[in-house]
Amino acid sequence: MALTAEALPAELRRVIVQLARTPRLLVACDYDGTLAPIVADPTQAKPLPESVHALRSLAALPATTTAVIAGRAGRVLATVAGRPAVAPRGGPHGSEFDVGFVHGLEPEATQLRTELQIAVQDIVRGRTGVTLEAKPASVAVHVRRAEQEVADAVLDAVRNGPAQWDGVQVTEGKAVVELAVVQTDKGNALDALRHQVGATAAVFLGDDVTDEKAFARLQGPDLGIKVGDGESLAGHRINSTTDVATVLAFLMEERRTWLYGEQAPPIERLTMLSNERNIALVTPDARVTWMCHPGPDSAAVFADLLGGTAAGHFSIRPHAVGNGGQRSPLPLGQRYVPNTMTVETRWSRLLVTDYLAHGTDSHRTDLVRVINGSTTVSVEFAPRPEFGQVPVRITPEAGGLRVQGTSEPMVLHSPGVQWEITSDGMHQSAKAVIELTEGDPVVLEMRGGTEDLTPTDEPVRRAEAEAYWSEWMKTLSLPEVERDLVARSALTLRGLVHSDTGAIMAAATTSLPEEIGGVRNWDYRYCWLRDGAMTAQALVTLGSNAEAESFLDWLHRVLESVPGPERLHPLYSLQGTGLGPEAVIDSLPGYAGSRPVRVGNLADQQVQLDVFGPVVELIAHLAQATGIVRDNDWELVTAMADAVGKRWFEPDHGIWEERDAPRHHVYSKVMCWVTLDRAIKIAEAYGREIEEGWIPLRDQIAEDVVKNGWHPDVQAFTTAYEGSDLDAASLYVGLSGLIDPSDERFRATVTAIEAELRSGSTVYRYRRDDGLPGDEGGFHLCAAWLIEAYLLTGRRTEAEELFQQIVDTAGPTGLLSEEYDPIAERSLGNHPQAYSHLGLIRCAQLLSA
Ligand SMILES: O=P(O)(O)OC[C@H]1O[C@H](O[C@H]2O[C@H](CO)[C@@H](O)[C@H](O)[C@H]2O)[C@H](O)[C@@H](O)[C@@H]1O
Repeated sequence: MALTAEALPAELRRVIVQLARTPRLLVACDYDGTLAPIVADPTQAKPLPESVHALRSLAALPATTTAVIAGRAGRVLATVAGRPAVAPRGGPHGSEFDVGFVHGLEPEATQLRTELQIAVQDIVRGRTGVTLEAKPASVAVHVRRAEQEVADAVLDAVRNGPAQWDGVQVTEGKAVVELAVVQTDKGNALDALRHQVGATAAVFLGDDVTDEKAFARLQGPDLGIKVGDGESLAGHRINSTTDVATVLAFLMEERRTWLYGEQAPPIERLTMLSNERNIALVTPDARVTWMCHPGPDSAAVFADLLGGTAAGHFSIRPHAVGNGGQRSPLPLGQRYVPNTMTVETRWSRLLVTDYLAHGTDSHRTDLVRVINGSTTVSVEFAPRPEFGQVPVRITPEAGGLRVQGTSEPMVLHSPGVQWEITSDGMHQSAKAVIELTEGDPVVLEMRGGTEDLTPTDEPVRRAEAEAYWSEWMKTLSLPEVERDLVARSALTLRGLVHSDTGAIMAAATTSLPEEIGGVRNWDYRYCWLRDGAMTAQALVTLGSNAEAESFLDWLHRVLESVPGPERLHPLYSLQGTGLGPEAVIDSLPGYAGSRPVRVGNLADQQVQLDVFGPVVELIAHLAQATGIVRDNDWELVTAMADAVGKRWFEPDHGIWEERDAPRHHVYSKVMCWVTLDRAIKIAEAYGREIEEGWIPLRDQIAEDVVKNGWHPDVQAFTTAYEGSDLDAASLYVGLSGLIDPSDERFRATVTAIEAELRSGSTVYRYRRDDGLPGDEGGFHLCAAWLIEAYLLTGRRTEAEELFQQIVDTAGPTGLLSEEYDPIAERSLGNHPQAYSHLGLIRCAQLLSA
């Protein structure tokens, strides 16, 4: 049987598409007349195989529960619905869904059921065509095959006899009457199921009068579908069991697509726009797939990256005639305009230029899209503020569109464009088909945080935006090795700077997965003390100090909000405040089905005692670059040293923020040593006072690391004092200078880490069980550390080879995500990530020296 969704009413199709996107879906159906065509002998009713297949496929999807709620024995129905663990049994109109229910019948109910069966047997005895169906908590009398006269007589006898008994619940259906010994109906069953699985929406399909009790319980986003004629509370109607199969198959396809992602673009191919106040990501075919507002750590307006087009996007593409505009040619290529953050995507006869404007008021983001060419283009503007959780209305006005739905004003300046407004039931989108004329570009400006639809001079805005970046680039000293890629890395790091506050984001995204389909999906849109300091340091080494100064000023302000420096959290919001609780946005299915999508980061509550080291190391580099130590910065140095004195001996969660019990991490202790060592060196070089106790404490920590971190059996410095597992971060024993890189123990550690943690082009952080399910890729930053370790131990050829392998993993526009899977050969994790770019810069500098 060929099932085509086009056969269904358009409105029903629309509602099914909407329902398929609910976080936790319950799909429940009646059996006879819904899954199975009605036949004379109820024992011979067979469900349509297409419906069974669709139900089972639905049951196999995550966050999806199927159930058959019908007046049949549970064991029959369980085989239809799929996964027995979650598929409820049928039974007397749903009452058997609870495993163990029958055993749980009160003795009186069991007695009553036995008496019912005897009484009904007496009524039906000798009546041709009448069958009795005994079930665990009920007895049903079917008269479908009886002569009308016989049927009427039997039903009358039942109605006037046992149906009148105390404690008996009567449910009448088409040519069936059922007497149950428990108070239940399909509505109760549906409610109980919904509660049991925490469904955020349910669909129920049924044909009989008994199904009305289930339809009556539907509400909100739920969907009720009546099969066939007759009055009904259901909102939608279809004709036959064949239509049921079509509905189920369509729902299954829609849900699978939503759950697993619609052709998620490879992570490394995503390109970042930035104006140092906000960020957007563009796919290789010019779809704005990620953008938050008002800031980059706010809720998303476009979350297509984590939820498909329904989660919000802004697309421009060649118009494909006669194909519903669904398939348009792939672009010829995408690139950054050199030394800027302007992105160009090119097709034959079409060029789309994207950038975020500079010089706007704070809280305002202007995304500018310039369309040039001599072809016809399709544009779709589908903003979904607050991660799509508020309904959106779009109103055309002179000069553009107004987006309504949130307290944040938003407009699309689009003079001359004729828009068609469509709706998916909750949100509106604007679509346009535009005929382009060569030399007459169409400019679209999405402006967040303003109602201003007045025209601007686009070429001037673009020149300003590009000059902002290119002027800055002129101030840098770039290494010879991989000069262009380093330039792009520098721009990327600078693009992650939030210039209003001085904070630096660890990465532009949340929840790009460390494993496709996995749960290791974290929010990196915040400022980590460690990542921020390392990023600022990389920029100082390239000749740009302003980011470091602003970052340190930001940290100063943060410090004022804590009782003492030793109580600093590992990360803060860009504004320098504490993070709210980590939460899940369960309306988003995640990148390629990788759930959950998280916002916030529980790591902010961890103890990470390494964070003081990178801050003082940054101040040391800044001092070297500027020739002075600002008083404020010296205060930070003494605060960090003070913090180390108070806590260095404690176990912590370490650099990798493992959600596990604290340990005495070697890397954290090394960074405590770095804090004091660099503090002492800064004081010596710039005439500051070395506080009493710093030098002995530095030496004490070094001794402690060498004594407890070195594991003779493993012949390596291990992850932590406890255990013998390895960690790439322990390379810092030599990279930091705590022990001399020529020390045999460092060489041995490099060899051990290479053997255990390197896999082809990448280096894993560790291989131990960290208490979380699933896997992850290798870390670019760890590969960068191994390259540095190779160089320090005289292994230049290996260093060059591994460096080339990292370079090869960069996307076509030169961006790196956090991780790389060397088996699947794909990038993983948040993107672009500062760690990876700063690692690449460091290696290029070392290899150029
Ligand atoms: O083992 P995982 O699945 O990676 O989870 C552990 C933590 O990972 C995340 O931390 C990483 O990102 C930080 C920002 O770049 C970085 O400072 C840290 O070194 C990385 O390990 C995440 O932020 C945490 O919530 C997870 O607990």
